[in-house]
Amino acid sequence: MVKGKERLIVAIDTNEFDKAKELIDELDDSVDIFKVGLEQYVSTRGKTIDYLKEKGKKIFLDLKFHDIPNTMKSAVRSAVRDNVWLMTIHVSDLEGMRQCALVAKEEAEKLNIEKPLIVGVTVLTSLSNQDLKDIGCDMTTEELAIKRAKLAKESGIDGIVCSAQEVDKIIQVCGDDFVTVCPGIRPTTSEVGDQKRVVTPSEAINKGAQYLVIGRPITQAINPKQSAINIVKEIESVL
Ligand SMILES: O=c1ccn([C@@H]2O[C@H](COP(=O)(O)O)[C@@H](O)[C@H]2O)c(=O)[nH]1
Repeated sequence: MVKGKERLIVAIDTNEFDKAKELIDELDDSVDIFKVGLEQYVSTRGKTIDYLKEKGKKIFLDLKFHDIPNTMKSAVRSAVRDNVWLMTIHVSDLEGMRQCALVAKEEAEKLNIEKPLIVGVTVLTSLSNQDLKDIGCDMTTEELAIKRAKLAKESGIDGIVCSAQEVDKIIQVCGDDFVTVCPGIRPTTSEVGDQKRVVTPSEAINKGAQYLVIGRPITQAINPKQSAINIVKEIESVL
């Protein structure tokens, strides 16, 4: 049986290595997958990745690569060498994403390691319909997320990052073997903060989300370990 723990990814968003280490140690028994994002990676120059490897944790490198195809491809190649489990790029042009998918496969084969999963960010969960209008896009967040998910699938990458609000529609068009990673998850008792398209852990699982990315509701809780345990229980209540 799939455990709730296998569906939870904790985002350790802090700019201090010692704080990250403290959180990883505190959550050791309750969490198997940790996300290292821009804040943590830039401020510690990737030191957390080495610590997570020492601890035998699965690593989600969330640097959301977005550049010309050649640069994206080279960045993906380096991330494969870091032997991470999952990484993000932005959903961009088809050619750029195709090259990322290909180089990841080639590099993993060359190193004889498991190929990391590559997922494309469709529409950030902090964006609303109005935000899209403001930047000149006349689609709703849901329409754009679905369009970008289809493009990501066509390119050969493994899946997407989206809000759980639209994950069921994306699964309908891309199939349930396409990896879905959903941030913007908020238990009913947590503050929403800068997220705009939020869903509770149990609703997200009910809508078909495969992995839930949760940061502040755990890392800024008075008792992070208890918060992680409660979330895993909530996930398991609907599995
Ligand atoms: O669309 C996206 C893509 C990535 N994120 C990242 O997920 C976590 C969410 O943290 P919370 O504290 O639970 O809001 C954070 O690291 C983001 O960079 C996202 O939120 N939305």
